[in-house]
Amino acid sequence: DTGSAAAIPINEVDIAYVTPVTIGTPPQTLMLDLDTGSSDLWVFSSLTPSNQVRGQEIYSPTKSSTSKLLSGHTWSIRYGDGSGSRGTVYTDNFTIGGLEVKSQAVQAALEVSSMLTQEQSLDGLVGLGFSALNTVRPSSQLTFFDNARPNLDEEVFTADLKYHATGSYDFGFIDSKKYAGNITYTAVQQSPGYWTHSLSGYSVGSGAFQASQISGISDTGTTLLYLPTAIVTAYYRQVQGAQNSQYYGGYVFPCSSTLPTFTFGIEGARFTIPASYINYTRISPTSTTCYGGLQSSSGLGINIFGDVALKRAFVVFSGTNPPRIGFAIK
Ligand SMILES: O=C([C@@H]1CCCNC1)N1CCCCC1
Repeated sequence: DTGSAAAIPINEVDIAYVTPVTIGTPPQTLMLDLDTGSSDLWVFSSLTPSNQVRGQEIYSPTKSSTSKLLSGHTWSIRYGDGSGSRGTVYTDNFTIGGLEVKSQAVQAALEVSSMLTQEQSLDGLVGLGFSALNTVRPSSQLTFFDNARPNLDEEVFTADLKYHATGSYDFGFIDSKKYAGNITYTAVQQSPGYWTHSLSGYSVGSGAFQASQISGISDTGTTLLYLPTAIVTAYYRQVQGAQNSQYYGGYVFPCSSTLPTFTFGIEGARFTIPASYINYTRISPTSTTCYGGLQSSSGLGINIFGDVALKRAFVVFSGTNPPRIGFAIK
């Protein structure tokens, strides 16, 4: 089997991408954020208090003839940005891009945090991290990818996220029309459950490449690129008027500043992020101060290769044994 679905930016600065999925019988269509940095599949639902729902589509298990309550099971997740949700669990038929998993654990929200309520275009998440991270108790549940894997033509899914445009997620095959040249693979450390791997180094603008193993996670659900402070300060030293603002919680600079590119390595391959990706957003609609797409990871305890980096590549998440991740130019 295979599947292929759109990855649609939810706003004009690509803060997140959503993908249409169907749940239940007859199919209920929701727009979910496919997130390789977590492993819970949860949705706004008919059980979510109405004052916590603001424009989202909801999953109503009672309207699905194939839904089953997973009795006595609950879940609760807290994301690194402070948002979170909790609830109960059903199994139901679930499809992404024509690929169906019967009896997928669908975590119905009983409560969502205000940050998630405010994200009107996001109806929930599909965790595509390793199932070890799943928060359902007393028995943890499998991700969509783990459930689909035995039926896939190839044990992979790919992410083709785009800058200010709709990209795609494919399951079970590698579409050679979506990239150029070769795919460079590197080892994945699957414990504790993220797609953890290393960069082989970096360079700022036209500067020399600094070879250095930088461990972090490729997270389609994180907007920006978070790297060690030493790298980030070296980058913003090249930006007129840049400063690390306590007030804005990161590096800001005059929107008119000229930004250098940023290159990261995967083994011997090199991926250059355009300055436009790093000139992320104005701090408010009329401001002339802009917030950077490259920020320090020092407060996170982990480096995160988020969408600012991933959207520069065609990325293969390979569930082979051992797992590996591949990057190609596109
Ligand atoms: O909560 C997250 C992210 C948040 C954005 C969406 N992806 C998951 N984690 C990843 C980084 C380590 C801490 C947990």
